[in-house]
Amino acid sequence: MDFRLHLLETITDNFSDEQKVGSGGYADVYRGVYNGEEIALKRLHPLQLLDHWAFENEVRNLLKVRHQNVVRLIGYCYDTHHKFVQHNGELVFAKAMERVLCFEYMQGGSLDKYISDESCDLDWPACYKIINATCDGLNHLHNEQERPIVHLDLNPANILLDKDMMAKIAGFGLSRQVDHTDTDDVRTESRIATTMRYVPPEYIDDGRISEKFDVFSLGITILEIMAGRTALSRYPEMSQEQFIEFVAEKWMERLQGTLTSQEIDTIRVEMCVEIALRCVEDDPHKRPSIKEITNDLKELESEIEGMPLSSHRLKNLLARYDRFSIDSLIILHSSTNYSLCPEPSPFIHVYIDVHSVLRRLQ
Ligand SMILES: Nc1ncnc2c1ncn2[C@@H]1O[C@H](COP(=O)(O)OP(=O)(O)OP(=O)(O)O)[C@@H](O)[C@H]1O
Repeated sequence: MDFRLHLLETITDNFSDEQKVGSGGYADVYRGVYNGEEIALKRLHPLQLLDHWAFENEVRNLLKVRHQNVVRLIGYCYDTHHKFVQHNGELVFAKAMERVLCFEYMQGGSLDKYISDESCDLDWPACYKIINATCDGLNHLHNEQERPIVHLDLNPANILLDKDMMAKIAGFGLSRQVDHTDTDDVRTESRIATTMRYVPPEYIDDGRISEKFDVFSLGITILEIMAGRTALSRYPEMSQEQFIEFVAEKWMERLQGTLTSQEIDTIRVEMCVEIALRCVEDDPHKRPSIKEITNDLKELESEIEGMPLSSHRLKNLLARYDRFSIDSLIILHSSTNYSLCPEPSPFIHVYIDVHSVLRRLQ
């Protein structure tokens, strides 16, 4: 939808400071109400020609996308007019440009404000929901378009939360469509200015871009949700297993006394850290695709929700979690058919020694 500038000025009190809710590298963001719905108006800083490319990108790519985990673009305004402005103490007649993007309003703000150096302030169910939603949104960009859209600026500041803490990917100024898979990267001539921590080594070394760029950024983002902004700096001191255990123990402490099932949440915590560590592999070919990640997350939930497991999957699960008291989680149906029960029924409380189960499976 093409908005008139006058309408946007009216609903934001002339882009007043009272209506301003945030600022970024190339825009200020205001709150307004349109047709009874709260909207966010992202007003680009004027007269920056470089940003015009970002504006067009954001509109072009977001117009193609409709998904519950990608922020919804409601419309835009592109208005040019001439007016007198002060320049070096003189009044000159200049061309003024107004570019505004209008989005659904995200009451929870951006994810970065909940993340500190050591941890994320949100509770585990919220964190897990955000990780799943971000993965689903990214999967939509990479795999459910005519040509994949690579975001190239995925980080907690570009993950917005609505009033129900549902995460949506935003900040499409650097995004672009690519024609190929990760084996056939495109090299970009113009180096993109994005937050360095989230940028993969192949881009820093020779400017290569592919879907695996986003997967790397996703990995850093998940690690920060799981263990705080400085998470990755601790990783080189430990082996992968030690790091997973370190993060899981921290969450176990936080989960003590909560109503959630600690064993199951620990399985989820470990799975998320494991996925994140695979995403931040230096070699892009060793990183999983976002499709593999969403499949792994869904498979884990199916297992937890008690769907029949293949003996191979159960073996993997048991091998990973034998240090927990999973006895109350497992109901043995037959030698090849198992299910996991999130909340064990008092009537079917079967104690199983994990190692004896493993022996029977071999
Ligand atoms: N749809 C929205 N609803 C509510 N708040 C928003 C919305 N979009 C952005 N904001 C707020 O405005 C801030 C700045 O927005 P945004 O990051 O999109 O600007 P930007 O100029 O693109 O930033 P950068 O390019 O530096 O990432 C966000 O951190 C967030 O707090």
